[in-house]
Amino acid sequence: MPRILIVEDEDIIRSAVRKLLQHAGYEVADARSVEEAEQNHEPDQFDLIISDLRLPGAAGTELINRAPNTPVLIMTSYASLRSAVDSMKMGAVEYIAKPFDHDEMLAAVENILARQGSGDTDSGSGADSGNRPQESDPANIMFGQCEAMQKVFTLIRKVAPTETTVLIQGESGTGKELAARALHLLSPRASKPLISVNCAAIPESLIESELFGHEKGAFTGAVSARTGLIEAADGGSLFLDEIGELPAEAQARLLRVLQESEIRKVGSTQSRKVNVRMIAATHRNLKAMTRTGEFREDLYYRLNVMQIRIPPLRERQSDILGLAGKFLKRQGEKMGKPNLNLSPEAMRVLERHRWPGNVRELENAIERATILCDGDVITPSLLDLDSEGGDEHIPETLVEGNNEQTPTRDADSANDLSLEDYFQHFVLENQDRMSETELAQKLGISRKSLWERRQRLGIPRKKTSS
Ligand SMILES: Nc1ncnc2c1ncn2[C@@H]1O[C@H](COP(=O)(O)OP(=O)(O)OP(=O)(O)O)[C@@H](O)[C@H]1O
Repeated sequence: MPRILIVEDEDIIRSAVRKLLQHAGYEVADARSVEEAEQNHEPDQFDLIISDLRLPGAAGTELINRAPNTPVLIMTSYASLRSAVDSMKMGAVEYIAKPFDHDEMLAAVENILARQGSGDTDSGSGADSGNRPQESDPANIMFGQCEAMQKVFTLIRKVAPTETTVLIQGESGTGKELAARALHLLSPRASKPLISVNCAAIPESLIESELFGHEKGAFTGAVSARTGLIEAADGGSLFLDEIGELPAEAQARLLRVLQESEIRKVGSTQSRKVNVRMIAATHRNLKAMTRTGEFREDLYYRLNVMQIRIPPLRERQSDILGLAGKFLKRQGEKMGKPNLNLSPEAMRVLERHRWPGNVRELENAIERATILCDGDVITPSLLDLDSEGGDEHIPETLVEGNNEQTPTRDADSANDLSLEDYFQHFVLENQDRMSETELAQKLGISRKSLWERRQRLGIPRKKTSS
């Protein structure tokens, strides 16, 4: 059984990650700081160390030096993506942005351990090791039995082993990020980093320096030189989500990277060669955007060497119940309800719904129903899908103004909170005195993510402050 050491000073997060990993069958030890980890454990004897970046005392990245034979996964917030890049440079095998979902954490852990098991403990920097990818087929990464998805899988199988730039198109929630992951994991770059950047989530003023890095003094506040995310992906793949949101200057710089395989930091006169496979995604019509001048035509053609279109869920009618079954199994196991089933009426409702939010909406509906279900059968009322397939519905106990009905938690029970609980707890506690921007900043996520999580957890933003 793999042994994992968690180093995290925040009690709630440490306890939630410990429980999550124990539940998944790992042997887990934990510590509040690097110093405590060294006093109470032998970090080098673990199969994996998961550490927060900012800790009292030494930084989490210090563990990379102190346990040179153990891979280190660094937890960080979106707000400190730059530090994540630096961590990768220092030898962390991967980083995970807080707050993360349970599935994201488990997937990251499984990936790293699988890589290690195959004898590849490469840190992600340096030359291509030419190792075998750990995943052999897109069907192991994403579900899809209908003809349209089989075609997508065939395309992924063909294009993944090449160096070709890929543009993934599809509505929000169709699985574009999952497809990008499949392209990376099935490529010879699988053992190198896959850096995912949501271009819509980074403020416009920061995006160039985030992507390309900057020299010391390049702009006010640039007190030291920084490496950008593209350079951090050297040897691996870069997934640029929401590429349509990239501002004009950044588009010009990106074009240069694609044309010359060279990167020039903001404020620098010198270029450096980079070896990065680009995967971009958008839900917008980029071709139409080139006509209005919003997106550079030359960049569009560079990105659109190979296009993969992920169909909306309404065009994958025969996959709906299969996907629902997968999510039900996963959620049921997570919540200790392994015998859940869909009633025949619930199946009909799922098949008839239009799914404007695509697979993400289906996943959320199943998660919500799993939480609310008292017996073993999920009925249409638990799915609570509105008949027009429109907005997401909020469970009654959590609707606006009913917050007093949500369970209140005392300090003792705080340790039992899951990460989702922690998020919900934080939002409910602070939403009356903080703006959405402040809440998002404190949580280290974008406003878009905050909005999405509010919808998912049934704690919509209050429209009035009365
Ligand atoms: N074919 C699939 N099989 C299993 N899970 C899926 C599939 N497609 C999507 N999902 C799940 O649905 C959710 C949304 O997928 P993903 O984030 O990849 O979509 P997206 O198109 O990138 O969305 P957005 O454009 O909003 O970023 C994720 O939790 C993902 O794991």
